[in-house]
Amino acid sequence: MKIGVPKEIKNNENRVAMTPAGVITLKSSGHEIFVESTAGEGSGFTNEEYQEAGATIVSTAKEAWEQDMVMKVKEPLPEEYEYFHNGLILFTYLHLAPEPELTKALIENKVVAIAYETVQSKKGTLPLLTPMSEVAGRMSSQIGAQFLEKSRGGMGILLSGIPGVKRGRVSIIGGGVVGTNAAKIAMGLGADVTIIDLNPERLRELDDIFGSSINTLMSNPLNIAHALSESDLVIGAVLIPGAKAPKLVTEDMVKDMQEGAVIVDVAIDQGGIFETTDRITTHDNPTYEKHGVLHYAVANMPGAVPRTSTIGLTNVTVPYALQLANKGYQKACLEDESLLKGINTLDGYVTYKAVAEAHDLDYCDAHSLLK
Ligand SMILES: NC(=O)C1=CN([C@@H]2O[C@H](COP(=O)(O)OP(=O)(O)OC[C@H]3O[C@@H](n4cnc5c(N)ncnc54)[C@H](O)[C@@H]3O)[C@@H](O)[C@H]2O)C=CC1
Ligand SMILES: CC(=O)C(=O)O
Repeated sequence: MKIGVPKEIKNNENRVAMTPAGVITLKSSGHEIFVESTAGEGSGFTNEEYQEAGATIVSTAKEAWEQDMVMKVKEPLPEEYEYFHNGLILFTYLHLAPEPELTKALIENKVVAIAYETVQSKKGTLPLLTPMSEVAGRMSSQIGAQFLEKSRGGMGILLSGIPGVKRGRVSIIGGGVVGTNAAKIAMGLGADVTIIDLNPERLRELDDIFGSSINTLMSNPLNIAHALSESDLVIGAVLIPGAKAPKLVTEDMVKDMQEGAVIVDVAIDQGGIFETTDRITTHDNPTYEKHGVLHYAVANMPGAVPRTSTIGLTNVTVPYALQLANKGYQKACLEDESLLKGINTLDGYVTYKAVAEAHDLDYCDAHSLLK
């Protein structure tokens, strides 16, 4: 199979969908890889390293997109839609629920769109989202701590406190991969941490992991409102796979927060869990202020630490890409249910229920289309 790897064009997106090591893996099974010139530069991989691994360097995005399968990191931006073609296999993060125009373009062009974030194991885990959630979760506490500094717009507190001065309070809504990793770093910084989740089993697991070093709370509007009113930093980390994020934090709850508190809405890639995170921000201009609270809503947080993120991401994506390339997407998806769950659009249909519901479009089961 011919596989294209375009350069990412989103603001400050320095990750790349394949490393030279990935090229060697795919090449050794007889596949051809076309990498857009300088695509790996932001992650520290040169054109020469890709060539030595056996890739062909192409000078334009168009040439990278002309292949049978395109591997990317972020969802295509409008200027990339012109490259879609009938039967193209697109393997990348897509986050279609908050993206009606992209969904429409994929359907109209009959793209086989396989979303990293909805590939789901039998146990319910999301193997291609996990490493980036680990990165974004860890970053969220780090970033929150920075923006609490007065010069960055925050209230001017140090999360750890000092002897004789109380610690900062961090509330994390959603105790999955992002939430757990955010908690690890916030605890390490010395903050007083509370994790709020809807799943009692998950709350028990978190209690087993962290013991009395954190507080756990059941997710309901009263608990969320109360926790927020006392928090210096609030991290949004809820996910309902494939679906638009639920707006769990109302504008009134935000109005009730302390002046200079900070919100980091990691779930912004699925639309965000705060009524006040009504826009996506970029690494260039990451925050805005609303009701006296600083909001951070960057949808590609791992793009800021591309070396770690690219290696972490491709460690998990390349084995799936190899299945797709070796067997063809039909056989690969029919033989591996987790990959089948990744198909969001196929043959002009939306094949992921939560995406169809988000856009009020007809849903068609991918399995029946493939048989
Ligand atoms: N902004 C960025 O750059 C990045 C964003 N993300 C996003 O972060 C979000 C979280 O991802 P993960 O932690 O991997 O998901 P996950 O599936 O591991 O965890 C989600 C958690 O939310 C909980 N939850 C569901 N409904 C809830 C409710 N009503 N109240 C409280 N908790 C609830 C679940 O029980 C689960 O524990 C996703 O939207 C993901 O796409 C991930 C990586 C990078
Ligand atoms: C998960 C995601 O959207 C990202 O890593 O950018």
